[in-house]
Amino acid sequence: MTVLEQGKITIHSENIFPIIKKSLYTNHEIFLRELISNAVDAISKLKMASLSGELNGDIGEPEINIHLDQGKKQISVSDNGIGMTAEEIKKYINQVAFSSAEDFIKKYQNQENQLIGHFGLGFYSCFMVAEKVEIDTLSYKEGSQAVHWSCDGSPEFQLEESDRKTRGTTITVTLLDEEKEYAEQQRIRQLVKTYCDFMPVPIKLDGETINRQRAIWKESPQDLTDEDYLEFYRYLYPYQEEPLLWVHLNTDYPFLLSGILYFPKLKPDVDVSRGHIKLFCNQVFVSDNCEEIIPEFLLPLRGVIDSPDIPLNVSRSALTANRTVRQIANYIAKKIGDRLKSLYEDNPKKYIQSWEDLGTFVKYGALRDEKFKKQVEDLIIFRTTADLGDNTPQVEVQSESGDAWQDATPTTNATDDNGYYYTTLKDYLERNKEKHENRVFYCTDPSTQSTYVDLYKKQGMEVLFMDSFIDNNYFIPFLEQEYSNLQFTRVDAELDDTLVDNDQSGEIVDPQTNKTRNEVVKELFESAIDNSKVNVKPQAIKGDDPNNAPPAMVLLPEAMRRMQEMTALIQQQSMQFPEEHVLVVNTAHPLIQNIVKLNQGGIIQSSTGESSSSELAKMMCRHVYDLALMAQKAFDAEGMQQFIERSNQVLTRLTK
Ligand SMILES: Nc1ncnc2c1ncn2[C@@H]1O[C@H](COP(=O)(O)OP(=O)(O)OP(=O)(O)O)[C@@H](O)[C@H]1O
Repeated sequence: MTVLEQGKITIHSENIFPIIKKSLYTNHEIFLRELISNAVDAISKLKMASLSGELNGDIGEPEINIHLDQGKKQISVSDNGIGMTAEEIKKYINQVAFSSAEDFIKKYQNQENQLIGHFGLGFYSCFMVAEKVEIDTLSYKEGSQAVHWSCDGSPEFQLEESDRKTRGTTITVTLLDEEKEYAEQQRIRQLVKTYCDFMPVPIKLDGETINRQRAIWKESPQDLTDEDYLEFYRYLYPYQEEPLLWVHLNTDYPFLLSGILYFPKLKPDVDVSRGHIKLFCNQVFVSDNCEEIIPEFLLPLRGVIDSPDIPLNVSRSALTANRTVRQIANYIAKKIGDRLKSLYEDNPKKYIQSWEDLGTFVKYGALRDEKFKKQVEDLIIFRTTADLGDNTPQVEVQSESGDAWQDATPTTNATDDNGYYYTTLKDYLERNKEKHENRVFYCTDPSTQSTYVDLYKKQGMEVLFMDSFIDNNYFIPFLEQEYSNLQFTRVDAELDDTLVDNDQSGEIVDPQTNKTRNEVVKELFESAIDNSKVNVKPQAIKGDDPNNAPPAMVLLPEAMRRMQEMTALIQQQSMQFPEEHVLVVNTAHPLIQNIVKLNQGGIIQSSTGESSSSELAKMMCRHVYDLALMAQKAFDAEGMQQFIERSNQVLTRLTK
């Protein structure tokens, strides 16, 4: 065979190969991605040459073939692309590839672990695993001579004529002993699946096509059905619940980016601090860890983003600071906001049904990102006690263009699957401005606060359910900060004036001492409970039927409770029920009035000197208090025991 050239690769460092091997130590497998990318490029170039008329005749079906030979420790990648002439090998392999290799290594020698993609390592990356590399190639150019290049890892190379007859290139890598795994079927199949699954050319391993090829994010949304999107999601995330909705991204200015992002159902056990979005560069998989590119609050999303404009050979910290990356992050956040808006406008029912999963994400985004907050603030909804069946509030939503405002009034006020209505904060405030301007009554736990919610409801007052973790600990304080005169009061914090009948407070009920009902009740309960930390507050709760309101309620003043919650949160403990609390005794309730009478009507003296009816009255006071605590679920073991014992005593006495 004719030796065309023998020589030294023009690089400045004599020992570049050991450096390649050592410095790129962590991620050897990417050599295959690089070889296959080059093969795909060679095939695209051939197609372009054919389209431009530079090449006559049929170019055939493009394909890439991988062949493994474990005995010879070899892997070869063949394409039927453009091929190379001897001149091109000299230029692109001997000069260009290796000088860029040297540059790359000089620059990144010490930060290889931080690089997001090791991208553009190119051809020479196969020296990470190779004992010897051979190129056998025939150019598409008419009259070309096939050539064979080989290099054993030293800077020496050999270029000779080859008897190859078919157009295209075969790269054969003879593997180092410690890299033998790359001659194994399973390993290669897995690598092709990971990196090359969506490359647009069939990749065959021993004749069998092993990559999917279709990358639906590159297709036009008009050509795709819901089923296409769902099928793609199932393919990416098998055995997962169906996603709630998705966004198809596609832009070519000021950067090229395409992709599909899905909103998954957020299970409480999903680790939202870890990203699940896969990053691609021209359909080549780069990483499934793109925390530096996706805004943090979007990390729970799943899917694919593909952009050749994301710099992949910079350190992760440089990536975060990169201008294009920041623009991309903003673009993605904006598109997500737009998608939420359009769902809210077009399908409020689905929006509400998805809210349980979307809500935390949207609120977190609003907390984290000022621009996103502006986009979604009118889309944040809360379950309400109000029946919104008949009125349709106006909802204003920023339009696509981002500046004008348009009406986005849902045609009906949709409910969730349980028939509950939802409202925006703005609408809530508007509906209730006459009754309690700038005040929001909320409930954080529908089961333990049901007595209170019921009371509000019966009085025609609207309560919002803000019962997710983020609501209570972050979102309410955030909203109060955002709207400085807005005040949130939990239903069990105090009784709003509208719920209390102050006229009854002064009524004299004990002619002997001239004491008012409130004074008598306060004294009686204080002495019965005998705990200075419990602040007894007699109040007549309004209502058509006094039996509708409870005889007593435990209140936890808002500021005090929040402080304790905050402390518990910081100490990562669950909040203890506060020893200091208010006991509202409902003086309008017949039970309380009866207890007062029972206390005053004592005739028989007991052994303790107290009349037995007043003793019973006090027991009942404690009982009423316990029932109020119970409604707050604030019973410890000892409290429960006392309660049961006393219940039995009271019942025994009453049946005497
Ligand atoms: N299979 C192939 N068929 C034809 N030409 C090839 C093939 N592989 C490599 N080449 C040529 O060798 C050149 C150098 O390849 P290398 O992979 O080092 O860099 P690159 O592909 O240009 O860029 P990148 O750094 O992004 O990989 C290519 O630009 C191409 O001209």
